[in-house]
Amino acid sequence: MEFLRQRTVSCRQAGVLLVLTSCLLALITVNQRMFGTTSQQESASGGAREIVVNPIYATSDGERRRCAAGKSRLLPQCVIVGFPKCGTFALLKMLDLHPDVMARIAHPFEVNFFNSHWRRGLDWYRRMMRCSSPGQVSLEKSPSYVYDGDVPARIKAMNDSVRLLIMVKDPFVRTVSSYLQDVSRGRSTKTFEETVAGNNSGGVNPDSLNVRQSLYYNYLLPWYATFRSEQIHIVDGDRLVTDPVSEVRQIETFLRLAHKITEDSLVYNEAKGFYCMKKGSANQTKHVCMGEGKGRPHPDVDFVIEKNLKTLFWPYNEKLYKLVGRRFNW
Ligand SMILES: Nc1ncnc2c1ncn2[C@@H]1O[C@H](COP(=O)(O)OS(=O)(=O)O)[C@@H](OP(=O)(O)O)[C@H]1O
Repeated sequence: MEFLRQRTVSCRQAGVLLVLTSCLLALITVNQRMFGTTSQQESASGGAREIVVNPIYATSDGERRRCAAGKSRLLPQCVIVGFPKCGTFALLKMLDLHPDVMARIAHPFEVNFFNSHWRRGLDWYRRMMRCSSPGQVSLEKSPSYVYDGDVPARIKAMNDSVRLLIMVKDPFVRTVSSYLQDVSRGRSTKTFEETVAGNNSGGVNPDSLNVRQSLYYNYLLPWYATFRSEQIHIVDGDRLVTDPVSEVRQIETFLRLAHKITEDSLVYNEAKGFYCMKKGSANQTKHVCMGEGKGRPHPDVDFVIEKNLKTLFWPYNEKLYKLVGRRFNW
C-alpha cells in the first residue's frame, strides 16, 4: 500500500512538472513567433552572446551585469515613440545594424518606462539600455508612448535635447494591421468591417480604438508643443517597406551618424515580401527576417467601408501634413 501511495504521489509530481514544462515551451514558442528567434536577437547585438535577462522581472540581474571597460549604460539619446503597427520593430532592427547605434533589442523589447513604469525611476530605465561606447547612440522603442499625453514632458525632463523618431504609415493600412494584431492575440473575433462599423449602413465609427489611434494629428500635438521640431523626425513607414535604405539614410542624417546602412545591409526576401537584415561576415552571411507576427497578409476590406474610412482620415491627414511640414501619399 505504501509503495502504491508513493507511486501515486510521484505520478502527480511528474504530471505537474509536465504541465509546467509544456506551459514554458508554449510561452517560448509564442515569443519567438512574435519577435523572431532569440538567437537572432542575440546575434544582432554583435560579438559575444549576451545573456538575455528580462529586466522587468529581474532588475537586479540587469544591475549586476556590468559593462565591459570603457562602456556604460546610458539613458537613450533617441527614442522611437510611435506609432504602433507602422514598422517600429523593423526600424529598430535596421538601426541596430549601425555600428554607432546601441538599440535595446532584448525582451521585453518595449520598456514602456514613460507610461507604465514611470514610478521605477530613471536609474531603473537607464539599466534597461545596452552598454554603449562613447559616441554611440543609445536607443529604445516603445510606440505606445505616442498615445500618452504625460509622456512628452517626462521625456523632456530626462533629456532636453533628446531626438525622437515617430513612424507613420497610411492610416487605413495601420488600422487593418492593428485589427489583425488584436485577432492574433485573441482580443477580437469580429471581422474588420464589424470592428470599425458605425451606426448607419457602411458608416464607420471614429471612436473605434483602431480607427481613433490612426488619427495621428490628434496625438502629435503635445509632442510638437513640447519639443523643437528639429528634435522630431517623422519616418515614413510605407517607404520603410519599399525603400528602407533611403528611409534609414534620413535617420542617420537626423542622428548625425555616418551613413553605414547601405544596399548591402539589407536583402529583399521574396517569400516574406519584405526586406530582411544581412548578418554575419562576408563569407558567412545569414538573412534575418522579422518573425511571423510582422508582415501578415491583410484581408480585402469591403469597398464602402474602406472608402468611408479614408474619407474620415482625410482632414486629419491634411492637418498632419501641415504640422510636420511634409506630405504623404495617403
Ligand atoms: N522589413 C519588414 N519586415 C516585416 N514587417 C515590416 C518590415 N518593414 C515594415 N514592416 C511592417 O511592420 C508592421 C508591424 O509594425 P510594428 O513593428 O510597429 O508593430 S508593433 O507596434 O511593434 O506591434 C507590419 O505590419 P503587418 O504587415 O500588418 O504585419 C509590417 O507591415
